[in-house]
Amino acid sequence: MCTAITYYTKDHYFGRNLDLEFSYNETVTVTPRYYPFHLRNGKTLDHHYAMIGMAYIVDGFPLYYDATNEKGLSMAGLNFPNNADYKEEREGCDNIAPFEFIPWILGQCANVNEARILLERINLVDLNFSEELPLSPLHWMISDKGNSIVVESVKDGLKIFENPVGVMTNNPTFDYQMFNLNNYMHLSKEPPANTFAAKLELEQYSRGMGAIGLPGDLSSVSRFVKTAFTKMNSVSGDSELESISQFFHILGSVEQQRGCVHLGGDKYEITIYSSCCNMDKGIYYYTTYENSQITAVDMYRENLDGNTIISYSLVKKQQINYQNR
Ligand SMILES: C[C@H](CCC(=O)NCCS(=O)(=O)O)[C@H]1CC[C@H]2[C@@H]3[C@H](O)C[C@@H]4C[C@H](O)CC[C@]4(C)[C@H]3C[C@H](O)[C@]12C
Repeated sequence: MCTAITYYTKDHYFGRNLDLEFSYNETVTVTPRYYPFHLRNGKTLDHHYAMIGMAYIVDGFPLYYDATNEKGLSMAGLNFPNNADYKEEREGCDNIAPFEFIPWILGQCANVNEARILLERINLVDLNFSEELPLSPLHWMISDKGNSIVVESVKDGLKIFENPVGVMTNNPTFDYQMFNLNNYMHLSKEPPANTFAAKLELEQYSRGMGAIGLPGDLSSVSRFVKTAFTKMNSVSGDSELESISQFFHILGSVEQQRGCVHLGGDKYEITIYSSCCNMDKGIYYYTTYENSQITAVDMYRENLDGNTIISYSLVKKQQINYQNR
């Protein structure tokens, strides 16, 4: 399971929880403007926007999970099993493999409108990166500093949905997730009034009763509702520290603790990492399951006019700030 969100204060933020039972040795990866992305369709993107994000680098190619480019356009891939359907190559289209989709869009587009133009010509093809890696069944959220869309390649074609809540999780399809919010329109951050029955005296005995019925389990439908409620009602100051702190609190509302989602044997799904990228400043903040201290990589501290990938191993060990030694 995974959850992606946007959050806007003075600056704009994009990030996600990556929930899985294992890790591929992903690193915070900066791809500078002149790194040549050799695509499977024979083309090369040799001059493109620089980007920063989380990627697994294989044979020198950054396999991005989520990233933000120097214009702030951001994108994340989330699991979409049994629904994602990739196609055969088609003439007259941009045939792009799923693992190339993030660089293809972020390399060339400055905002969601420009991404929509590229999406008109795209055909997501049924192509593995290698025999050793699975063909991931994904869907994607693409966000800029004002708008978000969701892209789903399914049996009957490529679907693009407006995403007015700026939240995405996993199955089922995005239109269902949005419709399902109708079931929760009675929830409130305010204390409830008694509308149960006029002749019955009922009492507000606890804070938070306005949101009784907000799902708390870890299924993707429940995480969508929980995150949408938390994010849409979120209040924070607009400084960098207040904004990123609030961002991690929103993601924390749906994080996965080891033990609660059993996958058989001794396997449990956990939140491997949570990320928050400042879309204006190109700073990628993250925490990992073991290390709750926020670590950051600043894209603008690197030479963005280079042609080699820069990568930072995740700081995974817990950092404790002792106050008396
Ligand atoms: C599984 C990850 C998404 C996490 C998620 O949504 N889990 C939910 C599970 S469930 O639905 O609720 O069951 C996805 C996100 C990005 C994916 C990775 C990226 O797409 C990059 C490469 C792409 C290669 O084709 C496969 C390995 C891979 C390294 C992918 C492995 C895996 O599919 C990742 C890590």
